[in-house]
Amino acid sequence: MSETPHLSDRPVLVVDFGAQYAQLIARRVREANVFSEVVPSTMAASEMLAKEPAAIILSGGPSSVYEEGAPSLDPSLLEAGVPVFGMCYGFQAMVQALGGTVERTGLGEYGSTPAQVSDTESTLFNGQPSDQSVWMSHGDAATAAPEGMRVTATTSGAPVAAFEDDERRLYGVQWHPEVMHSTFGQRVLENFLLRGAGLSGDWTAHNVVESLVEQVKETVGDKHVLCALSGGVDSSVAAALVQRAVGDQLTCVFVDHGLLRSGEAEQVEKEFVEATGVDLVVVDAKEQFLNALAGVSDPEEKRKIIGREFIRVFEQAARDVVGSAERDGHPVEFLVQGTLYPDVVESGGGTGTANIKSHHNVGGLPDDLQFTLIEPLRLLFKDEVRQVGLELGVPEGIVWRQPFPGPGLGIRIVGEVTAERLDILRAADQIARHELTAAGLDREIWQCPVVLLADVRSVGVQGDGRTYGHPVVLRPVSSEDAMTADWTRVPYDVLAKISTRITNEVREVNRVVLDVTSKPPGTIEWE
Ligand SMILES: Nc1ncnc2c1ncn2[C@@H]1O[C@H](COP(=O)(O)OP(=O)(O)OP(=O)(O)O)[C@@H](O)[C@H]1O
Ligand SMILES: O=c1[nH]c(=O)c2[nH+]cn([C@@H]3O[C@H](COP(=O)(O)O)[C@@H](O)[C@H]3O)c2[nH]1
Ligand SMILES: NC(=O)CC[C@H](N)C(=O)O
Ligand SMILES: [Mg+2]
Repeated sequence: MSETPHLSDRPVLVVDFGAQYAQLIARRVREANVFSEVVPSTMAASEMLAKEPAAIILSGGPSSVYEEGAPSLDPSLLEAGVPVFGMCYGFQAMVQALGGTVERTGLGEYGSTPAQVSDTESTLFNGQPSDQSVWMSHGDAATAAPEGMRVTATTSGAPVAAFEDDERRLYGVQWHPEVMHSTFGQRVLENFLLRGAGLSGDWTAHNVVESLVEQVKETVGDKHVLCALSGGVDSSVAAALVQRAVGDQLTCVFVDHGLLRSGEAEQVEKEFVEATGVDLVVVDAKEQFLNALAGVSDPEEKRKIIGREFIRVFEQAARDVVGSAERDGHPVEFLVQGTLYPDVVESGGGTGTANIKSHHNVGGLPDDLQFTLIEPLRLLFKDEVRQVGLELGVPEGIVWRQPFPGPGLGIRIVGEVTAERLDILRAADQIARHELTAAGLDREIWQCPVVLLADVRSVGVQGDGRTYGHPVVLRPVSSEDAMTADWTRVPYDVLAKISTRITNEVREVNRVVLDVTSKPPGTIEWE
């Protein structure tokens, strides 16, 4: 069982028609200080309306509205009095549902396209120039606007490129305002939210903290809570939030599973405990994890094992906490985790998305979980969590730390995880981290996994002799929220230094390679 927080009584729903990045639309809405959630287009209209949405946004999608089997728009969504904004496919679906015409015109537009706005005082375009550049990606177009709809923009391939109806509060654009390349995209979206839908834009880190603290208080009552604390951004912020809500009813548990980078356990104690005075238990579970992982090289299997062992450790910790004299026998019913929205989405827990990989704290959890999970950050993106952390006064050194995955080095060894391989990887990782920090690249780089290709060997020459060692991969990435990423262009001299040092100082490694894949198609971690 899990307590999913609610972050606003009346969310803006983004209806996902199979858009490449419906999440991106939700982010843009949140950037306008309005809470937003993504729902699949297959959700029943009645269920969507039951959420009492403050507004509805219809996303783009790969289908054509006139095709048989294309995802449909339930007309009741347009008649409920809720403000609606359609983009691309969502716009076309509105046109069709309201009695206009959508056709394949043979005049597709892809990429930056000039648009002419005919009314720069309209709800959507107020305060913008009449000539603007918009990002298009469509083969179909509206050739006749629905009756009663005012056409407020055109492009050469889309005679009806935007429409507005202030009375029914229905709006739409043929382009993608959520994409950065639409020069006034965010303004159009904000105009819809604030002017069209009349929302107040008061969803701020301050209000989020207040609301989450209240919810945690209410859920926990006078019970005792454990928090899985890794010292990373997410769990540190979650712990600080719960500490604010229930004070010393909180005990944090840090699991040393042997898959950590060098110096990690000490860092948690030094930084977080010092800053917050939180009660911390460090559990040495190195042997338990290594034994459980023996002989396993399949990535999903590793993730599931790690997720399961994590929970076993917490269960034992819960018994220890209850058993200890100062706890007056109150059972520990709750486990706090720093799960974020991307963890949920990628584990297939989002909106009908595929299971890419089971994040240990979501898809990797055992079925017989004894705790009620409290995941206050479950609907937030990383940058939002960082804002919440700053609001709570979490030290900046922790708030801006690079992410490190819960399963740790266990999913950075391609092949079986052994104590010896962990030592090799830890040594290589420490060098890479040291040099990247020394080069001042920590803020530019989102994170830089170092991956040991343990099942691959390559021939080298060192000291006039043949070596037969392993390659390690450097995977520096830049990202906004880990949902998409690009490989970071680390200066050659920094790469050269890392390579030289690793091959000189880590005997078993005789090759350093650079991963130059974006996400998608790659993911950030190799497993
Ligand atoms: N070594 C650990 N001990 C206890 N809990 C852990 C450990 N590693 C991960 N967790 C739990 O799993 C959750 C997810 O891990 P994840 O790495 O995504 O978050 P994080 O470590 O808190 O932050 P970051 O993403 O910045 O590393 C954490 O928030 C924490 O609750
Ligand atoms: O706590 C975690 N448990 C996991 O099981 C897990 N898998 C990936 N990651 C981190 O999530 C982000 C996205 O990673 P991927 O592109 O590899 O999916 C990156 O920041 C990864 O480091 C995890 N974090
Ligand atoms: N990006 C989109 O939403 C495309 C909509 C539709 N498939 C078209 O080609 O016009
Ligand atoms: Mg982490």
